[in-house]
Amino acid sequence: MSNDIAIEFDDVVAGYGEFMILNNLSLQARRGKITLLLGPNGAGKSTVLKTLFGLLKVRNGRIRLDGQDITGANAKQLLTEHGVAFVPQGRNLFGQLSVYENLELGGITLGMKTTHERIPEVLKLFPRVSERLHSAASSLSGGEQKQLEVGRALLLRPKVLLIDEPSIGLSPLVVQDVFRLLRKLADEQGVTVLMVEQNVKSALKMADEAIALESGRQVLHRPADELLADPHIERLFLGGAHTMASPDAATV
Ligand SMILES: Nc1ncnc2c1ncn2[C@@H]1O[C@H](COP(=O)(O)OP(=O)(O)OP(=O)(O)O)[C@@H](O)[C@H]1O
Repeated sequence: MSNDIAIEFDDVVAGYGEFMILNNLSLQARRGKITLLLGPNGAGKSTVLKTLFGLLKVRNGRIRLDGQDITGANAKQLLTEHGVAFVPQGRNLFGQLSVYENLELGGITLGMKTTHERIPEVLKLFPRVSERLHSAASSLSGGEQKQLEVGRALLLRPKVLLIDEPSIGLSPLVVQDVFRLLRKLADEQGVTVLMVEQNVKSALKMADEAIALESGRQVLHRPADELLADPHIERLFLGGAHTMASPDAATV
């Protein structure tokens, strides 16, 4: 394995109950880069993130982080011992609690002293959120809430950030803010980002690499800019992934 690989799935089988969704999936994501997981609905993209974060049992195969076998580790171990943070789909804040209290909860495994020391450093990334520290989290805009979720995850100074469809429900401009933040984390802090995103075209513009899945297997792994520039793949691929924009398009 080349030593710039942060995440490696080797022949992984995982699923829900009797139903296996990842079917001997092998993939690799590079350290400090943003890798997009693409593919049609139900291909298993979110399942990859959940399996990596220890939320689903690995039935076969191995998962490695920086070459270390982490197969079977649970979410708490991944978070606290291996530096993996997961921002799931949808809204995951405590809406009635303040912005600051939500951040405090993000640092619960660190202890209050360390959490309070780190909160200002995370807030530097989000000037607008910082002005609303004592407002209820639910009063932030959708984009600000997503930024706060990412900020909460960053308190643990993760080396790997798993993020599932951060753009859902956000306007295109706000999506750009969230994407810019991820780019900054990768470029300035060397965070490895593995992201599921339906907003394929704008995500490809800011990502480094793209992996496409179909029926729980990798069917493509290419640099994001190459994929964006390839008219043939664009027609097939973006058509399939943009279900909202072109409901009758073929899948990948
Ligand atoms: N909790 C669950 N229990 C049973 N089956 C599930 C569960 N979550 C997902 N699945 C099934 O697993 C398959 C893969 O789901 P997954 O969410 O990984 O797909 P995806 O590629 O992320 O799709 P989408 O783009 O629609 O979010 C789907 O057929 C889905 O119905």
